[in-house]
Amino acid sequence: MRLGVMGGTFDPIHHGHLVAASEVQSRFGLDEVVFVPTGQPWQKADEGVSPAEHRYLMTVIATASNPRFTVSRVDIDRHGPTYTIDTLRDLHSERPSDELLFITGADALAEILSWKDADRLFDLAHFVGVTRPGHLLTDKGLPEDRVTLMEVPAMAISSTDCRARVEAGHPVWYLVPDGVVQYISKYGLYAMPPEQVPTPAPPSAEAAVEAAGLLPQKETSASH
Ligand SMILES: Nc1ncnc2c1ncn2[C@@H]1O[C@H](COP(=O)(O)OP(=O)(O)OP(=O)(O)O)[C@@H](O)[C@H]1O
Ligand SMILES: O=C(O)c1ccc[n+]([C@@H]2O[C@H](COP(=O)([O-])O)[C@@H](O)[C@H]2O)c1
Repeated sequence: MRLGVMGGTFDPIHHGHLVAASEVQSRFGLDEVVFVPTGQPWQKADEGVSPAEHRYLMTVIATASNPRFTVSRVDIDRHGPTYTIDTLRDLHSERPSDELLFITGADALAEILSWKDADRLFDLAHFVGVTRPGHLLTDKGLPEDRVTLMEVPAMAISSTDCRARVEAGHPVWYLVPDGVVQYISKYGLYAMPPEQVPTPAPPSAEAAVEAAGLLPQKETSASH
């Protein structure tokens, strides 16, 4: 199986993430794209990040209707800072015969040499860097045969902007999936500092999807 891996903090997940994953899935004929919310994103430690369970459940809700999209807890269930080298090793242990393609936006790809064990990352996965408005897409300094650059429809959306909009009382409809808008409102995310956001005993992923009225659609040639 060819497995796409879409890592992100997803605070919140938005349509830029979903379009990037969908485009790479289609172009590379991926059997599945697994979304992997970070546990503790060490490069965002100073910014304050929402509790992992909320980010995980928003990711489940956002991906539920696509039969090729799944969500993994490997990063949020591992203690300590999240490193992609561990993500890829864990996924490889779970699915040793799968070929892994790690999907990154242009901004993340530009930083990749600062990631832990950067030189070994390329042994574990092929990297697909996708265009993102406001960022230069380049593979300078990266191993040519392990990186592919790809243009995707421009979605000028960031989680930072979504959080700022909610805090200011502006809408995020159509920037994030409808179920995510409702989830943000239900739990009061981004209306208060992340450390004050209660982490409720989370419903299971299945219960969250059911509550949001989202069930996976049957795949047809016209869908996804
Ligand atoms: N609009 C977008 N278009 C293409 N790729 C994107 C877009 N937004 C995010 N990505 C990519 O998705 C991955 C996860 O991103 P992340 O969860 O940090 O979202 P973000 O919008 O960059 O968040 P923040 O604004 O909080 O930094 C990264 O590889 C990032 O480059
Ligand atoms: O491995 C690292 O050192 C590393 C440093 C920064 C980011 N990453 C990964 O890059 C992906 C996007 O991260 P972020 O912080 O932009 O949401 C996510 O899967 C992170 O775990 C990984």
